[in-house]
Amino acid sequence: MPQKVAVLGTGKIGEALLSGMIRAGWSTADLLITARRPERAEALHARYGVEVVSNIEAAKNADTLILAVKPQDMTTLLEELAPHLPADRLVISAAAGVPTALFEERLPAGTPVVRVMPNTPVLVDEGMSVISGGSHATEEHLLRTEEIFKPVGKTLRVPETQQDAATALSGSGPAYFYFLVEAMTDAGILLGLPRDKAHDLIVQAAIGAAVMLRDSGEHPVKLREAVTSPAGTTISAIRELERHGVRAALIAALEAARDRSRELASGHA
Ligand SMILES: NC(=O)C1=CN([C@@H]2O[C@H](COP(=O)(O)OP(=O)(O)OC[C@H]3O[C@@H](n4cnc5c(N)ncnc54)[C@H](O)[C@@H]3O)[C@@H](O)[C@H]2O)C=CC1
Ligand SMILES: O=C(O)[C@@H]1CCC=N1
Repeated sequence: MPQKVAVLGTGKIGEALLSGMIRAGWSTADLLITARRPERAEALHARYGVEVVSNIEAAKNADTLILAVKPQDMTTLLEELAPHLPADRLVISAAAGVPTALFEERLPAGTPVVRVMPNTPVLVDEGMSVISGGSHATEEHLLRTEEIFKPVGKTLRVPETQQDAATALSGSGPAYFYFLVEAMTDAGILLGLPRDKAHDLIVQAAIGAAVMLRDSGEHPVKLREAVTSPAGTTISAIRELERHGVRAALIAALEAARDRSRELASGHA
């Protein structure tokens, strides 16, 4: 009997995961989704051909539930699910901040819970999903979780104490790169380039740099040194980045994201 997986809360990350599972070859007959708004449910059903059910039906009929609602909506969802959830269901949470202990407190005793922090590049099978098991999650539950997340990118197991940091670096990470691309495109415009050309140049520089970071095995400092010619253009730019405290700004930004993840722990913030 194949495992049925339900995605509860099909917003940005829930839909990204759903589409990834379908690309990876999951049969739509083995997938269920839930959505709060009927228009959204209809649109998703039309797009993916997956059955839309209530949260309670998902709890009863799926072997694995992926909870992808906002941390602030999680406690309400758990209250709805708890009376209907058989304790052998695997519950995977994609919510930032919310610890596995909160799920264990609110769901039937012994429910296996796995906390995952994915990121939106799962849409192009280049995601990173950071995985931690709760106190009832066995190796089999972690493997089942990896079976879902590996086809849409990489996975990494970490102790749950590292999840808030992983959320700051990896869950939110793509946003920082988009922000930098946007800022550098503006710079290109200031320097007189048309927006579309500036965009293309920066995106290709980002892709080239990312592939070199991944494939060359070189430390980022070495890669940067290779671009930085004596008395050249790059060092003039780097001096300005240092003068404006960009390194310190990034450290402070990620610290703020980590702190916000901790604040979301209660699911109420
Ligand atoms: N967007 C991202 O890049 C990432 C988001 N996450 C986590 O994923 C979760 C969702 O985030 P987004 O997709 O960005 O938010 P979103 O707002 O796009 O999606 C949340 C969805 O849950 C639905 N929802 C809320 N309560 C519900 C309920 N009781 N039953 C069924 N559906 C319900 C909402 O209608 C909405 O469609 C959050 O916990 C976030 O921390 C994790 C990693 C990355
Ligand atoms: O911004 C957020 O809270 C979510 C979690 C990580 C990425 N997006």
